[in-house]
Amino acid sequence: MFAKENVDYTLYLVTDSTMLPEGTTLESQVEAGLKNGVTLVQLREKETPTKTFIQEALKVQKLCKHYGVPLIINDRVDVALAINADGVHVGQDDMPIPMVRKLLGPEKIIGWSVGYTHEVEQLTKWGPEGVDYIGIGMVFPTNTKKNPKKAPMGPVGVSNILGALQEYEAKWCKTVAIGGLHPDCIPRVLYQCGSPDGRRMLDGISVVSDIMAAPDAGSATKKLRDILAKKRYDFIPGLISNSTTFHPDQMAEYLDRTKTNRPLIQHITNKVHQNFGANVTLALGSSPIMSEINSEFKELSLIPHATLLLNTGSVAPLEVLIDAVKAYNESQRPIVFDPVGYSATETRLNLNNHVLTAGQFACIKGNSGEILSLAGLSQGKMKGVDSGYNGSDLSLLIKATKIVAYRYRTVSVCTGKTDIVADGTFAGAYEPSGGMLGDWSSIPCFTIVCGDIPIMECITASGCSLGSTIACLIGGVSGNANVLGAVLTAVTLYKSAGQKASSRCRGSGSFHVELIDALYQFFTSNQPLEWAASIHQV
Ligand SMILES: Nc1ncnc2c1ncn2[C@@H]1O[C@H](COP(=O)(O)OP(=O)(O)OP(=O)(O)O)[C@@H](O)[C@H]1O
Ligand SMILES: Cc1ncsc1CCO
Ligand SMILES: [Mg+2]
Repeated sequence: MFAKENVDYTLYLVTDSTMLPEGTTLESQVEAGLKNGVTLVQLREKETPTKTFIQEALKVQKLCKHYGVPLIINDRVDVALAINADGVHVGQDDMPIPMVRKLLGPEKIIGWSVGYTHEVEQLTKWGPEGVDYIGIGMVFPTNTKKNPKKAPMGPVGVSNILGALQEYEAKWCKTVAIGGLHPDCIPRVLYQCGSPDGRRMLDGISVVSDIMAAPDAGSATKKLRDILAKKRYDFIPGLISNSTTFHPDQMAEYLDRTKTNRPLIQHITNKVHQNFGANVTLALGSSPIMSEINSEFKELSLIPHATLLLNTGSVAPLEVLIDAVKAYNESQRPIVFDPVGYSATETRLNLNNHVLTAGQFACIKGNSGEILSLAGLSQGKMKGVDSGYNGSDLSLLIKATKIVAYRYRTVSVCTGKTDIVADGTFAGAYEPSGGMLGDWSSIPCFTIVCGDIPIMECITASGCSLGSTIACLIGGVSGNANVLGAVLTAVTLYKSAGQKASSRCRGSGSFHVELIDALYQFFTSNQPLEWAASIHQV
């Protein structure tokens, strides 16, 4: 009998014998997994008749015993009892947990599939005598479940569940994530999934096809173990650092780097912004390219200093956006995401959430309406792409900016009269099971101020072009510079240029031209200490 408290949830293999490659068997795949670091096995054979299921279970049980790993049976409490397995995993539509416990007794492991926070509330009512661990999912779309009842929840959905476990103080309950987890996304899932109080991350991950369908299940398992051993997701190597302060005299170096490195800025952006964004990019010594052709994304992302500005203002097809995110993540190059009109309509909300689920972003920038909705702090919908929020409650906006930075482990920017920048990356570091190095409220945060410049709201795509500016500065980063410094430099430059342009223009038409002039002049002369906008740590 396996002692419950000693179960290691790190790498949980769930079987499916419908996907075995030729020349392998259920047992040979499971054994290859066990030999190379699988820590828990679940026999999940939906199509197998009872008699065969029991025969297989006995064989797999023998293997599990040999390697000292517990065996869990999916759904079939009778089979688990018949072979004296270590536990049972049940779904929401299977036998109720109290009955399962009554049949199995207190020593056995009981797992439950959970997708919603109210299920966590239910679980805490049963207490430690009920569920021992939950499978949180599904995280991403998967072929393993033919007719999924739930939409993929993404890392934010998983984090909400982990948050509920903390809130209800379900300390005993362990967690694994399941659904569409593969080596390309597991590091990001481990990094992004955590409770808002920073104290709890996943105890493990669950895989099916990566081992069951692998021609070489042993090396596939080893690869997974290597990923799971890391405590850092270095998504843009060298560019995220744990510096928590910033000195304005560093800004000149950031401008110099962009000048020297002349980054390529791929724009996927709205039609209103395209020409403006390209000209701002050129004014800042960088090379713009507008592209929505999937087949060239990978090639573009591999050009040194390539950076992607992804703006959902008028929208390219979802597959195009997702392909771009995947290409830049794979090439470990930064993405600046501007979710224009995030919650203005159901369509935009779904589309932007889908993009957010698809990858890791170096920076997420929005106006106050967008950032408040992203943080879940807004009352009602945004009217259109304008913020619709007068920005009077600065502390609420700071809170929202920090929550967005923390939730997406990114550097977030909230624009308005006062701009706010927060860094929730923790330099890519996390502590499996344990948590992040702090909660959302403790992350570094700055405001950038330059008085009221109302005319900045009188031209279209001024926020979008701040996105281009941020991309130019992040794209230039090399050496010991980092994303936070680049973003602070970009926001301060842009605000200062806005102030200069507003003092020179005759109306919103010439303001537009003067803004590009001022960006060009400030970039070329490179004397940030003379700029009007100032940075304050809050
Ligand atoms: N009242 C203001 N005073 C000073 N700066 C402002 C003011 N309003 C906006 N800005 C600046 O204008 C830029 C755009 O901010 P805004 O919040 O209007 O973005 P946005 O609504 O996303 O823009 P758009 O959708 O038109 O691209 C930012 O750089 C911001 O700092
Ligand atoms: C006006 C407008 N509509 C969609 S995107 C955009 C540019 C400002 O965000
Ligand atoms: Mg605006």
